[in-house]
Amino acid sequence: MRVLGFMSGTSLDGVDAAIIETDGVTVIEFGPALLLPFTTEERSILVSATEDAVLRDGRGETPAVSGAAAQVVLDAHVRAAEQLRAEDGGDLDLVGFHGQTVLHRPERRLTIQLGDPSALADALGVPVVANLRQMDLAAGGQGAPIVPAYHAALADRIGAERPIAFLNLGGVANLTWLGRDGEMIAFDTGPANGLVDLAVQARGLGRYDDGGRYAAAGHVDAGALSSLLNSPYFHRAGAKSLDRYDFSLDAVTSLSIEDAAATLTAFTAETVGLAADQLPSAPGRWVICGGGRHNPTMMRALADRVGRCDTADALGLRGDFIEAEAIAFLAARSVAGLPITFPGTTGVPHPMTGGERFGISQEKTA
Ligand SMILES: Nc1ncnc2c1ncn2[C@@H]1O[C@H](COP(=O)(O)OP(=O)(O)OP(=O)(O)O)[C@@H](O)[C@H]1O
Ligand SMILES: CC(=O)N[C@H]1[C@@H]2OC[C@@H](O2)[C@@H](O)[C@@H]1O[C@H](C)C(=O)O
Repeated sequence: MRVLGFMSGTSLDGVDAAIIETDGVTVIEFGPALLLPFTTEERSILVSATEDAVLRDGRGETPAVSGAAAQVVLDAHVRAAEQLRAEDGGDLDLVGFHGQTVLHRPERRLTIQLGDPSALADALGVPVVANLRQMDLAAGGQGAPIVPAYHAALADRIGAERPIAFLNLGGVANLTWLGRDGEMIAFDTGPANGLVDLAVQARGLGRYDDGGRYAAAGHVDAGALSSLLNSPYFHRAGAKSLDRYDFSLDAVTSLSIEDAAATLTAFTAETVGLAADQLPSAPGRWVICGGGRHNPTMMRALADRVGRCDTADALGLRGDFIEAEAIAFLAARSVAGLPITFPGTTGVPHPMTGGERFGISQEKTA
């Protein structure tokens, strides 16, 4: 199947779109991929929708498939698909749609992603698989992370020696550990870039710490770091996942931007280190995916704490598109009835398939 996967991550930078050829077991071929950035106006609508969802905290209605923010998500995805198809021309069999996460509360079996999968299927004229986290949550799983099955397929594809770890550095960091005998352990380790981004944004200095420059020029504040680390989350074993706003900037508000960025970057590295300490055995290598791998200060701090780190790209993978490819892969697994989450990844009692299929409505096919 030729599948287009979409991911719009918690950093709110835009929509990642990637096409892969897959049967849901192996990646047969990588197709084209692109990032469609949100416009400034779109981003501010999504920031408000996120703030609103966090404030409501799941109480009362968050309009997930209707309303201005859901419309922004739909429009941006349609634009991304149009751009990709203009470059590509090939037919699509299926679309995997993640939606824009605005709230994640696994302890209440609640996760909210904005965007209307049915309208997307109609707009693209291709069936869509969405709601990939819902069945897992309903069965008592964390509903996240869901990329590990794809990390395992990538490890097979590149013939990587195990144990190996994949680390995604997005707004939040998530880790997949793959053992020699097919074991798979995964969880969110803590914030990746989310807090650094917020610190830079709060001071009107851009959207992120470009090149890790502020962090490189600052000093880690030991008191602030230890107060950030003072959460039972980091010491809890087993499946666990985070909302992007589970941690706050309170500990670093009085610091200069350089020291705040240095401290928050050290926080990311240290929490990945604490996660590494919980693994059954040390990975021979860490494969780093997501936007944080563009931050050399973060990459250095990580390597100092956990050992050898390679970017996904150094291994022939597309570090910026692994999540979008994963959503395509999971959509293919969903239609094949294959499991997408596992006891070791989200804590579900047994491997589970998931996702919901949205066809093209009658009027559109007539
Ligand atoms: N050149 C760069 N220098 C420093 N940081 C960068 C650079 N490029 C990207 N980043 C960081 O990567 C982030 C985006 O990463 P990514 O797109 O992987 O996140 P996401 O997919 O939105 O998040 P999540 O995986 O949590 O859903 C930016 O917000 C920024 O912090
Ligand atoms: C609820 C939600 O959207 N979580 C994201 C977020 O971003 C990174 C981390 O937190 C991860 O758990 C997840 O994304 C990827 C795609 C996942 O579920 O594997």
